[in-house]
Amino acid sequence: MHAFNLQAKPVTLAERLADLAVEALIDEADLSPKPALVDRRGNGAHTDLHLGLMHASALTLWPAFKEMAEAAIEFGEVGLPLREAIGRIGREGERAMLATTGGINTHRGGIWALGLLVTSAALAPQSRAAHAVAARAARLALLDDADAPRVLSHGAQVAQRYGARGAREEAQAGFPAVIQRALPQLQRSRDAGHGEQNARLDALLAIMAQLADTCVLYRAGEPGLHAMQQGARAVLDAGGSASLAGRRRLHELDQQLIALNASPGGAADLLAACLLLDRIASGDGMIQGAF
Ligand SMILES: CC(C)(COP(=O)(O)OP(=O)(O)OC[C@H]1O[C@@H](n2cnc3c(N)ncnc32)[C@H](O[C@H]2O[C@H](COP(=O)(O)OP(=O)(O)OP(=O)(O)O)[C@@H](O)[C@H]2O)[C@@H]1O)[C@@H](O)C(=O)NCCC(=O)NCCS
Ligand SMILES: Nc1ncnc2[nH]cnc12
Repeated sequence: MHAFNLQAKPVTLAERLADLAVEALIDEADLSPKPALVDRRGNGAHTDLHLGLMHASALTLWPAFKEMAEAAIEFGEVGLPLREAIGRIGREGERAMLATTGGINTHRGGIWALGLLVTSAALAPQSRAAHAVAARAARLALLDDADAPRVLSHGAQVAQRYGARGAREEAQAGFPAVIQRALPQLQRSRDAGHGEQNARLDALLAIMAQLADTCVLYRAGEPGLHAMQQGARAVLDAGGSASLAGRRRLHELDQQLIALNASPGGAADLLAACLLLDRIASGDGMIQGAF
């Protein structure tokens, strides 16, 4: 007779996907040196954010990601009931995030992008190629959540002013910044032997080179967006983060974006989405048999 059952409780698919989502957010936050963003060096263009807050925010979101994956398993298909369920869970996640951060928006875009991807991955765990997971997530994002409050968010204000397509449209299009730019760049830089941190920085730069980041537009207008896109392209053209010339350009970009108060928070969220899709596709650390 044993007094205690020492066998660990098996981790469920939903729990493991939530782990991967939180890990992706933390890996994004830790990655350094990121231009004008919070990282291990400092607060970038932010006065109200720091690395500890980004970590705390990411950890706070674990239950929301798990519940989204569980809802996917329960409903079993892309449809309005699942869309409305994850919308409700996403808004609860936002409230939890704001309670943790004292009202600072750390991960609104992250909840949206990674929430859709976690839900999509849980819907069809055997279909884990990045483009397949992103395409299912896009079908979910295209469904209108009638319960979503119509607020004049920063993204909505920027859409009115500049006609920019933001986080919603990026998801509805199947995350082209991730599928067509970040993941291929991540792979190219890995294949070139540039090291994992440099490969991740290059993936972020590939996103920044083309994204209409509504955070940058809101804070710094079109000159800020132009500086972000041109500067990121210049780093990649100079040889990327692993090269000396690329590092110089990266430093210049950091200084320039901080001076413009242009923080590419949307690009940072999409880097986290890229890291999550990369992990899901590789099956790295997934549950035996489920993935
Ligand atoms: C559909 C929603 C995404 C809402 O979208 P909308 O554009 O209306 O709302 P925003 O509040 O502006 O949030 C969008 C966030 O998405 C990130 N982002 C920006 N551009 C892009 C892009 N082109 N592609 C993808 N993602 C993008 C970005 O998030 C990061 O920036 C945040 C900081 O931004 P901001 O609030 O502007 O903060 P500051 O400038 O720092 O403010 P001040 O200090 O100056 O005051 C940071 O959080 C990063 O995450 C945008 O902020 C969706 O959110 C939604 O509908 N949610 C409801 C719940 C739901 O249905 N969830 C679904 C479950 S999965
Ligand atoms: N590292 C970061 N710095 C600032 N804003 C962000 N939003 C998401 N990640 C971020």
